[in-house]
Amino acid sequence: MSILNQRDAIKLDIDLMSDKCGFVLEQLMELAGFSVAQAISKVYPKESNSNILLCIGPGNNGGDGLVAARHLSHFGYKPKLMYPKPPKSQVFRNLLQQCSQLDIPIVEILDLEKCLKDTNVVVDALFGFGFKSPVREPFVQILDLLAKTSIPIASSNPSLILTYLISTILYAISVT
Ligand SMILES: NC(=O)C1=CN([C@@H]2O[C@H](COP(=O)(O)OP(=O)(O)OC[C@H]3O[C@@H](n4cnc5c(N)ncnc54)[C@H](O)[C@@H]3O)[C@@H](O)[C@H]2O)[C@@H](O)CC1
Repeated sequence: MSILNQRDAIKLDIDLMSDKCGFVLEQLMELAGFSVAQAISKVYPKESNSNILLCIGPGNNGGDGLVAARHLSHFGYKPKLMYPKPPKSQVFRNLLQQCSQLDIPIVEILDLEKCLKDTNVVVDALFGFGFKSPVREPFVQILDLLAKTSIPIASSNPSLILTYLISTILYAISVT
């Protein structure tokens, strides 16, 4: 398996959506979110892991998470959404509307800690390749809570690894 770095991931998306390849954003987002939902259903069967919390970020990675929530709901899971900073794009609004039609509940940040107690799997859809360190609020408190939990965290772009790795390296540099 090969892992793309931030620059190569951005280039791949630009290439896919170029006139030469002809893909569109919604199509790629649907594939990303569907893949996340499929992977979760394979690794965490719904019979013992039905409560899934999806943490949705303000960019297109958040859109991937909304797509995943819709498919998880169709697969028979009980997804919940936490999106503290909804973007105003029409794509995002459409995806939220689809989730709302499926009665997927919304969790406020204040209730995150409580919600985690009944959660089997968290989907981290906070940031993708648009992330720029350092993390800003309200995401600092969310990532802090997620970092402390032992609940499995699934992601197509793991914000926790990304942000904490960068923060740790910066800290290590600052004290040497
Ligand atoms: N062509 C595309 O753009 C596609 C993107 N996809 C997904 O979308 C991701 C990239 O989307 P975006 O470019 O919207 O980037 P992100 O999803 O990483 O989100 C960027 C947003 O996060 C905010 N942000 C960045 N750093 C922050 C920080 N440190 N603290 C708080 N807020 C911060 C920015 O203000 C911006 O609103 C990809 O990694 C992939 O997961 C897929 O949906 C497929 C197509």
